[in-house]
Amino acid sequence: MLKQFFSYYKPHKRLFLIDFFSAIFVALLELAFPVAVQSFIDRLLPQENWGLIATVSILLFVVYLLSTFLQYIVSYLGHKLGINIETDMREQLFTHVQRQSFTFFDNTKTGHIMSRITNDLFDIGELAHHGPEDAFISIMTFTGAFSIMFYVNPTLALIALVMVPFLIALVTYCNIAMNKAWHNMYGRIADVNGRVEDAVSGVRVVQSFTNEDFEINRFKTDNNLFRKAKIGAYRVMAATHSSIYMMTRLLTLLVLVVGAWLSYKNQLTAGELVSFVLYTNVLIKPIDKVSALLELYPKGMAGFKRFQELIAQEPEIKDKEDAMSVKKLIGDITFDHVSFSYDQHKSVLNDISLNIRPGETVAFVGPSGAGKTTICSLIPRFYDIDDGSISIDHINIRDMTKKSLRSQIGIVQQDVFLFNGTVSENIAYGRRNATEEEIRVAAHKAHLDEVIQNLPHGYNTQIGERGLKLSGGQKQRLAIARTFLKNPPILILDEATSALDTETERIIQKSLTELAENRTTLVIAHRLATIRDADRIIVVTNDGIAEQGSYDELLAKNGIFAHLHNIQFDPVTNGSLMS
Ligand SMILES: Nc1ncnc2c1ncn2[C@@H]1O[C@H](COP(=O)(O)OP(=O)(O)OP(=O)(O)O)[C@@H](O)[C@H]1O
Repeated sequence: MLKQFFSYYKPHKRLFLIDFFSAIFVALLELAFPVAVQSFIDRLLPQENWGLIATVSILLFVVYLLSTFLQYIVSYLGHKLGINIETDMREQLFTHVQRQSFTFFDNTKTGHIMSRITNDLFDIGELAHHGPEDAFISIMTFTGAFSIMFYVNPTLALIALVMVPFLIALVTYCNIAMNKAWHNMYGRIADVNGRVEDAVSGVRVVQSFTNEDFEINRFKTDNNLFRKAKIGAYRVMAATHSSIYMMTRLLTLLVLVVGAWLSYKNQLTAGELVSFVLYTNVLIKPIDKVSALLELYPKGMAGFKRFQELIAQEPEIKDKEDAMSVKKLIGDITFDHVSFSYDQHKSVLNDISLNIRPGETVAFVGPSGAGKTTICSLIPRFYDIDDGSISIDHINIRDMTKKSLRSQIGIVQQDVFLFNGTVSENIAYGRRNATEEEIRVAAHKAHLDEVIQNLPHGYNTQIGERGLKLSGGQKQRLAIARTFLKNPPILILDEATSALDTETERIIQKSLTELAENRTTLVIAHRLATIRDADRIIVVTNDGIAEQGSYDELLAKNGIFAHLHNIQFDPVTNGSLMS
């Protein structure tokens, strides 16, 4: 895993090397400083050569300036490296997620994907920046400082060394406690986030049930739990910092007392004593850094592992190596003994065979959950079938590239998804290189042009998050305009279940009829009145295709369709839907 982790440094090798060597240089200067002080006190001061003392002081100042500059480089370039790697990974992950099949999204929570793309990658970026650099520099300064101390006075060095395991034990213990406390806090903030997301996106439901107080109370509870968790984490943090501070001061004091004794015994010069005290401070830094790394490493690596697991998840539906890019299909669709289940356990379609001729309009009706939507989802290959084959114009859809297949199919769903942006941008989603004129023509065909003209900024009106500023009927027409622009030979219409006012419904129905002209059209129908003119109606039940024929033929048959018809047009149950 480490090898894969380091492969992300490759594109930023130069940045890494400049940062890394600058950090080494800073560490070397830090190691040299106590030695310089020692020489200053022991050799320079007794000479009382003030000219030389001034020159050395200026030299030290220059060295300080250099060190400050290098520290800036390390901090800036180090963070730049971290965010560059984080950005690369985020882009890779987003691209990967965009290419996943529907099954992936059926089984993965949006919140989890969001958390992978944001939080996890933030931790990984931090580790990428601090990991190798801090580990290397810490080992280098620690061993460097000890070697010099040992060289100067082995006894005092050994006494200082005795304290180090206690310091490491303390730091490690504190880190475990901190990790636990932060983990708890992260869990609580995730709850708060989830609560906000639910309450904000569901605000219409909340307010229509006048459940604002209920939501506020639930939020208060979660917010309070978060407050407690964070206070707990801060308590652990304060205890950690103060106990580490106490231990390090204890180390300094010990060195000072023993050093003073050795100095009294003439085994240590004044300069050496001062440099020893300074070195104890140099020693503390790597211990601090390593302890921070001990916290960062498991977090970053856990994030990287989750990142890799996601990246390793191959899209279920992939193009064959020799898949062909189909150009203009005419829309002759054949299902040949097709069987399908979403999860291998429960079969949804069993041995379905059917042919839809080019230009034909076929409506699917039947009870809820029978598989009407499923049949239509298989044509653009949103899911792969378990058995049989589906072909268009006698070419198996598995032999086509997904991109070329889907470019031939237009889908108008009942739940229209619009993006935050202008009306024009949303229509152009159907064909992103469309000209303004083409967008206007498409809107006109969808009977939407007049509505748009009356919006405050016409085609440049922002429609708000998910098109909230448009009515249900307007959204439907925008989706139709998009599909006009795409101009596909095959059309799938998932008819809206929600009743629109008669006038709007008439306009939408008219647009849809015009859209369906000269295209093979599949309609997932919920209301029989809208499919009166369909060329063929297919009745789907849990046992498969039960009946098919024209509206009148099916009525005359007096079977399931006639039964559904009677329910819908019965004056008592009038208006009730089949699904
Ligand atoms: N993404 C999915 N994952 C698992 N099961 C699913 C999924 N989508 C649908 N199903 C199941 O497959 C069956 C057929 O569903 P489908 O949506 O095709 O029915 P439908 O006839 O279109 O129903 P409706 O008229 O209510 O929209 C149902 O039992 C449903 O629960």
